Amino acid sequence: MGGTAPALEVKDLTAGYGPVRALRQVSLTVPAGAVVTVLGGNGAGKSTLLRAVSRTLRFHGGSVVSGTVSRDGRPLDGLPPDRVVTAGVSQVPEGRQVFARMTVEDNLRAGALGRRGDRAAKAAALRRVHELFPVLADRARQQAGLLSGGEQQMLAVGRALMAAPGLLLLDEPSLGLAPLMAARIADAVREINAQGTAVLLVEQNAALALRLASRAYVLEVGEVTLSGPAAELAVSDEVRRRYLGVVDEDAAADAARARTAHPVLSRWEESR
Ligand SMILES: Nc1ncnc2c1ncn2[C@@H]1O[C@H](COP(=O)(O)OP(=O)(O)OP(=O)(O)O)[C@@H](O)[C@H]1O
Repeated sequence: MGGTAPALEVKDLTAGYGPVRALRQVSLTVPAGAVVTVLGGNGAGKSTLLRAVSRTLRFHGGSVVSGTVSRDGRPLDGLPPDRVVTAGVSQVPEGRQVFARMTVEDNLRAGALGRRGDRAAKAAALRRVHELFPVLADRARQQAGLLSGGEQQMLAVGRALMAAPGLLLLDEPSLGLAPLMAARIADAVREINAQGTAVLLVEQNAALALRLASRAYVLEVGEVTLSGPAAELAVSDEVRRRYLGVVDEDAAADAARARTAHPVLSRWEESR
């Protein structure tokens, strides 16, 4: 048959924190060059999944119990986190976690630490990040902690890109962002993918994630309960009801009251 090995293949992964099993027998595939999303509510195991892939679970007191993770057909199991980065996998952690007291520039440099390759390759990566997020060039010497939430998310993504990954792991990039900023981050993810990087996107914002991804998985209490082409999941009743917030009449009435109470906000939303 031949063909290209998947960017990521997770098979029967069970992982947790001490006695807590946060993931049970999870299997998923990110085909080469694809954007795949994992949807799920709070505590479903989304962050645990990304930590298991990036091999950073033990920094959170957790461990993989069984199962395998491979990238481009090669196992990542047992590797230290820096070797996972060398294997082409970079993670943007939940909550961004930029180095607040360091400058924007130094945060980006930190993303290239441990990366093999010459200065020219690193300079090219920095140019690519600046093209994607011009604000990071404008604010190069500013402390990262002074950036807005959306700009910090850009910095977190930019820092991960400095390692020139073949696979980007994104943990809830839209969390806490205004809709306009979330849309800008989504555009950047599209562009990153168009330039050849596969993406595993973990999101609670199902509407945004299903627009970006070609394939989606739903994780509930540590297990995959639904998976398929993103377009199919987007029209599935269960996903619409549970994750796309298809409103019932009470919720619609609440929303209408909120719009009356906050006319400026709703005008801003409508003008987008
Ligand atoms: N460091 C930790 N120590 C112990 N238990 C943890 C730890 N991190 C997560 N858990 C537990 O593991 C389960 C899965 O959590 P996880 O953070 O992976 O979910 P999530 O889908 O990313 O949720 P959220 O969207 O709220 O971040 C939850 O029951 C959670 O309480």
